[in-house]
Amino acid sequence: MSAEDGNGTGSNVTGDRDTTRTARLLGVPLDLGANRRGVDMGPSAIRYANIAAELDAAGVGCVDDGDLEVPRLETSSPVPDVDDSEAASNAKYLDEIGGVTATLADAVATTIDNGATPLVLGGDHAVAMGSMFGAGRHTDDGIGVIWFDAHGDYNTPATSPSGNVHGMPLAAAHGRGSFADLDWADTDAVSEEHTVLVGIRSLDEEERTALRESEATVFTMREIDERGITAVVEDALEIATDGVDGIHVSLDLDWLDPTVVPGVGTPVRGGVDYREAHAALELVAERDREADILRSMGVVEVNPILDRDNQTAEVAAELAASAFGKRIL
Ligand SMILES: NC(=[NH2+])NCCC[C@H](N)C(=O)O
Ligand SMILES: [Mn+2]
Ligand SMILES: [Mn+2]
Repeated sequence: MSAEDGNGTGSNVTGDRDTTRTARLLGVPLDLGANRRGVDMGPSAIRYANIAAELDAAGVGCVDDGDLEVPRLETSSPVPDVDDSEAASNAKYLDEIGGVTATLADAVATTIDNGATPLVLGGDHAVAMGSMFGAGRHTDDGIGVIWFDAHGDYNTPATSPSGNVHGMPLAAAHGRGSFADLDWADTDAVSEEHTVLVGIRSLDEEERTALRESEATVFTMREIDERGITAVVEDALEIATDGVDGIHVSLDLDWLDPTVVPGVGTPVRGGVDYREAHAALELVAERDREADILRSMGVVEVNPILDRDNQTAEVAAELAASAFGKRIL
């Protein structure tokens, strides 16, 4: 039976929730996927930016489940002990990240079973694998996903120019390349055709080809330039939610323009501005109020070392609150 039993309703057509939403914060201080220190401090920085108060203002209950324990970069080995596949060894720390993914997926699935909505605080974007696998676990055909990011994160171990796993989580969820053979990668959790990427402006060569050939919908910055953020996000919500049990919303802070969020490890010029980002996440909340679509959310890639005065963490906390229903009026 579906995980949403405890969540008031079980599908996106059931209408108004009969229960008040409770957000459960779970920090995942993972930086192995970025292969760079700093994002491990993301959960602390987002809490320091008062995410609990922001959620309170959104009218949702907030329980903080603390941080998941993750292996440290200094004491981890980038290549696997047993080199079972040449391609897999190009993905740095993949074994360790697989372990974190499996633990996180269990935690997320349990939280949803208990009737709450996981809000996962990264950590690098590799944490999205655990969130998606957990959120999609008890669904028949997988969940939809909206991926707000400058990047496609659609590399596989074989195609990644960097070997950094935070550039691969969406490809993992779609079971591409060697991810299909990894026992911790739940390739049924996410529905490929209900996956929508929004705000994309940086793709590697083979990643671009793979995305073009996939069933996912990609709205690049070009579409946002032309049609505006609200039209694009309304389309994204339509595609992601149509016929599935709910969606995971993944917010990589580098989705925004680097002038708004200096504290990210892989900034790309030309992102959405502060108001556009809020408009997008307010639309998510609006749809959620109508049709109970939000199964889980992740806020990732906040790097306090690179930030100024915790601005990026503050934006992360505010945007999460918008997604959970905080309104101006
Ligand atoms: N979640 C992120 N910040 N991903 C950045 C990925 C950058 C680049 N495409 C790579 O594969 O290395
Ligand atoms: Mn990114
Ligand atoms: Mn990303």
